[in-house]
Parts: sequence; C-alpha cells; structure tokens
Amino acid sequence: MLDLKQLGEFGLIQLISENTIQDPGSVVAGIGDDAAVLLPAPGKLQLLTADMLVENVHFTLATTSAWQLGYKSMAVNLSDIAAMGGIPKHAVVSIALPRETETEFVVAFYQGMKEICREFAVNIVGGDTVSSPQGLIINVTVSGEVEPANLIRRSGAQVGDLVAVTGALGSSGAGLDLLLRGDWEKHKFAWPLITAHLTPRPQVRTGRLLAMHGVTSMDDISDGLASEANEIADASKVGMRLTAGKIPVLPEIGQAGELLQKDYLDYALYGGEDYELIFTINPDKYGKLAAEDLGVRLTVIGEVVTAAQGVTLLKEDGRSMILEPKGYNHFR
Ligand SMILES: Nc1ncnc2c1ncn2[C@@H]1O[C@H](COP(=O)(O)OP(=O)(O)O)[C@@H](O)[C@H]1O
Ligand SMILES: Cc1ncc(C[n+]2csc(CCOP(=O)(O)OP(=O)(O)O)c2C)c(N)n1
Ligand SMILES: [Mg+2]
Ligand SMILES: [Mg+2]
Ligand SMILES: [Mg+2]
Repeated sequence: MLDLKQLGEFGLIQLISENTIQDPGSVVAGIGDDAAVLLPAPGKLQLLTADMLVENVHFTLATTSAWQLGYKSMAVNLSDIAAMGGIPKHAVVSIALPRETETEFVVAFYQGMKEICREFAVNIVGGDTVSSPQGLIINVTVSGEVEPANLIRRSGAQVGDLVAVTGALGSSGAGLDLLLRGDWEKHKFAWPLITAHLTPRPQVRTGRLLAMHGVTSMDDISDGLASEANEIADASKVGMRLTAGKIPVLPEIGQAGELLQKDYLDYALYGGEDYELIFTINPDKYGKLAAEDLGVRLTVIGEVVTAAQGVTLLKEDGRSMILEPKGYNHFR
C-alpha cells in the first residue's frame, strides 16, 4: 500500500470514501463536495452530537488496534443518539494524523468504523483530514432523528419513578485496568471486560424500545453511574435513592477486582465508558416493560425521590452515603 506521503491528503480521502453510504435514500451528496447534502425526514426532530477521542486520554495505541479504535469512535457517538431515543443517520469524521501514521492503520480504522456503520445503517458523509504534530485525534459528529413523541431528555424524571439500567456496569473500567496492566491474556475472565472496553455496543435498539415504553428520562453511561445519575437528578430537579447491591455487574468483575485490588463497585460507579443506558420510568409502565421479552437485561437499581433528599447510595453494610458526581472528568 502507498504511504501517506505518496498518497497525499486527497489520495487518502479517496481510499476512505469507499463504502461509506449505507442508506442512500437520505443522501443527495456525501463525501466529495464542500458540504454533504442530506434529505431530512419530514415530521421528525433532528439530533446532533459530537464526541472526540484523543490519544493517551481516550485510548493508547499500546492496547487498541486501529479497527477497534474506529469501531469505538463511532460507537460512543451512536450511544449519545441512543440516549435520546433516536435513530442515528449520518456521521462526519475528522482525523488529525501524526505524519508517521501508516496508510494501513487508517484503512483498518475506517474498516472498524464502517463495520458499525453498516450494522446501524449510518452514512459517513464527510469529514476532515489534517496532520497532527503530536498524537492522534479523532472527532466524530453524528446526526440522528426521532419522532417528537419518542424524544427522551435528561430532565423528565418524576418523584416515584424507578431508576433502572441496561446491561452490566463497570466492565469497561475493569477492562481498561487489565489492558494497562499488560498480562490480561493469562486470565480468561479478562475477555468480556476487555471487549466491553475496546468495542462497546451502543444501545440504539434498546433506547428506541425504552422510549416507546414511556421512560421519563434517559442518559448513556460515559462517565460512570455516579456522574450520570447526578446529571439526570440535576436536570430533572429531583433526587435518587440507589442501592449498591442491585447494581448489575458481570461475574468476571469480581475476579478482576481481586487481581487489581480494587472494589468492583468502584468500577460500576466511577469507571465510565460502559455506554449502557440509565433511565427513569413510572413503576406501572416498568411492569409492562419487564413483562415483555425485549432481549436485553434491565435492572431496577433505585427510585426517584425529591431534590431535598439528594442522590444517595445505600451500601451493602446498610449505611447510606451521598453519591457524589465523581467519575471521569477531563480537568480534575
Ligand atoms: N466545546 C463545546 N462547545 C459546545 N458545547 C459543548 C462543548 N463541549 C460539550 N458541549 C455540550 O455540553 C453537553 C455535555 O457534554 P458531555 O458531557 O460531553 O455530554 P455526553 O456525556 O452526552 O457526551 C452536551 O450538550 C454537549 O453537546
Ligand atoms: C488510555 C486511557 N486512559 C483513560 C481512559 C478512561 N477514560 C478516558 S475518557 C473517559 C470518559 C468518557 O470520555 P468523555 O470524553 O468524557 O466522553 P463523553 O462523556 O463526552 O461522552 C474515560 C473513562 C481511557 N479510555 N484510556
Ligand atoms: Mg461528549
Ligand atoms: Mg458522549
Ligand atoms: Mg464525559
């Protein structure tokens, strides 16, 4: 394969632009003009979100492949659309590449990205390619659409609602620690945790189902349960009473915690990057939701209380603590 110097910026863009359109009906012009031209669906609201990934902040090339990095960069953005009850539609992908980057790396990165785009019928309709003096930087912007009735915001939680989550929490944080430790290949229990960290699955289908079943608020878990629970509580002007013993985790996380000498619950509360959904819902509606076989794990972890009661966690020793919005924070 030609190297980046021989290919140049435009040769590289041409390579990237193959197989980028999954849903041609909504694209008038994709990669190749000054701006993409899109056909909005009548009667739907548009969603627009961006998340950026920076080398040695969000990933290290010592522990991720180019393919996995491409997959995850798109996944974290689709997760934000899922958290609104929406369907992701189009993506704009910008990359700043160190000069020594191999063409093969960029191609594999886009293969990972195109794989998840195929799965969720998302079009890559543009982007920007520049050089970086230090480190790889990726920014993905994704648009989505949602019917007004299915839009779910962080601000709708009501006192008396249940608080629930999808999937299992803490896997990604434990997976990251195992990756950074280096000897994870020796430990069979590491696999599901590492997979959760490197290639998280955005809960788009579940987000849609939850929206249609009348959840009152929803958020995706990028910074950890403690942080996202507080985000919903603040936006909705309510409090929450969560129970530590109810927080769903994979069985493997106990073994990881022992090896890493860390309380597994800390991963679930503060680890982040699980990209599961936290939501609130009226108890009767939850009853109906739980009675249907949705093919996903849903777990009630607490209830919505008044703002004056704050956001608290009932621990396994029977004591209650204030659940501070600690979690991943870029500047702390
Ligand atoms: N540099 C920025 N300029 C404008 N808006 C921003 C910027 N950074 C974050 N935001 C907005 O602030 C809100 C919170 O951001 P963030 O915590 O990154 O959300 P999320 O966890 O959903 O990705 C979002 O509405 C996001 O669009
Ligand atoms: C090398 C490395 N160190 C640390 C982390 C942990 N980490 C980095 S960013 C982040 C939180 C999520 O990223 P953010 O940019 O805050 O996403 P957003 O909340 O905007 O969706 C976490 C837990 C990591 N993934 N890789
Ligand atoms: Mg963000
Ligand atoms: Mg996000
Ligand atoms: Mg964050």
